[in-house]
Amino acid sequence: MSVRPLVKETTPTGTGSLPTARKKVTIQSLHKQRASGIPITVMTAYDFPTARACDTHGVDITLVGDSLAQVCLGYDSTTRLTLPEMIHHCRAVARGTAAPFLVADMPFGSYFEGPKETMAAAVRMLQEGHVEGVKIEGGIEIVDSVRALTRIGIPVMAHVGLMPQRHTALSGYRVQGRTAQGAREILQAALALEDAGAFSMVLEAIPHELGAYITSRLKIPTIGIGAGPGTSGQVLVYDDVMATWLGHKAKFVRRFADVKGEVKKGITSYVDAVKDGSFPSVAEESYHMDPEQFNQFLEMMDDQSWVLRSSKAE
Ligand SMILES: Nc1nc(=O)c2c([nH]1)NC[C@@H]1CN(c3ccc(C(=O)N[C@@H](CCC(=O)O)C(=O)O)cc3)CN21
Ligand SMILES: CC(C)C(=O)C(=O)O
Ligand SMILES: [Mg+2]
Repeated sequence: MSVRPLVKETTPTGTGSLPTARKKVTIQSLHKQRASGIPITVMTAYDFPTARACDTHGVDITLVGDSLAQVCLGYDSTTRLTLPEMIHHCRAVARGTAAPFLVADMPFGSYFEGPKETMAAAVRMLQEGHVEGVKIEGGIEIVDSVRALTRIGIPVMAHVGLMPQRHTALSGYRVQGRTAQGAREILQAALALEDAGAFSMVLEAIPHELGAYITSRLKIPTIGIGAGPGTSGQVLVYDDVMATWLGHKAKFVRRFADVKGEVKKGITSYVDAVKDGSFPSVAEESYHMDPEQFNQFLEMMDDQSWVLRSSKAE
């Protein structure tokens, strides 16, 4: 009897040799998923092992978020992250991604000079970063750039509501769309971005009523982060999910695991074991030399003190 081998999917991310038991997630499958009411799961990844974990454990869209600036590189804001830095991380994530759809944030400053600059930066993210689509924060003001990208076949995930790249102008990370006027502006931006060809849209930090309403008005899947349960899917930052990010915990964050606790256990146990001499053990964790060879070696060395000490210890 022959065992069915793992499916080897050929992906547009250039990672076609990774084994995966899952079907490749596509824009079409995401739209079908929205239509059938199965929530879309999105998680950030900044490196190869995390990309593998997302792929293995059922994430639909892996996002190389510019949150990597803060949670992975130690910058104080996503606005510090450059395009080359983002591309470097995209390449690592792409090497570990087979089934999930792979999207990355366009870094602050890489898409402000209009459609031409935006296209050049997005092309680099696809060609050098090996991602499948780009995510861009912005409303009506970036519609022309989004249209330019989607017209040449670059999938765009829009991002409205709280736009972290604008935290200084917004005087902090504030919930958006709480007033009737604010809600209307976000809805209008969402409709315009869908019209410009966005395949999906992140709704960040808006009242859950508005999250559900915008979702009902759009045909494309919405992905919420702090937008309530009425969106087509959810996204969270990996380090928030795992409790490895110990900065401010936003209201929308739920910690699903305690990796920080595991890391503490691992590092302190290792340090203690080295200090008290219990690691490494000779029997299990060391290599052995044939005693005859070792004696010959000591003779070669003609080092009487070592021979004596060595034979005494036996
Ligand atoms: N670890 C982490 N998680 C994220 O979700 C995340 C990042 N980093 N870095 C980039 C942006 C920044 N984001 C943030 C950061 C803070 C809040 C926050 O604290 N919001 C307030 C809202 C206060 C209000 O207006 O009422 C909160 O308390 O939830 C929200 C989004 C989302 N992104
Ligand atoms: C949280 C998601 C939406 C994001 O933009 C990021 O991680 O940068
Ligand atoms: Mg981001």
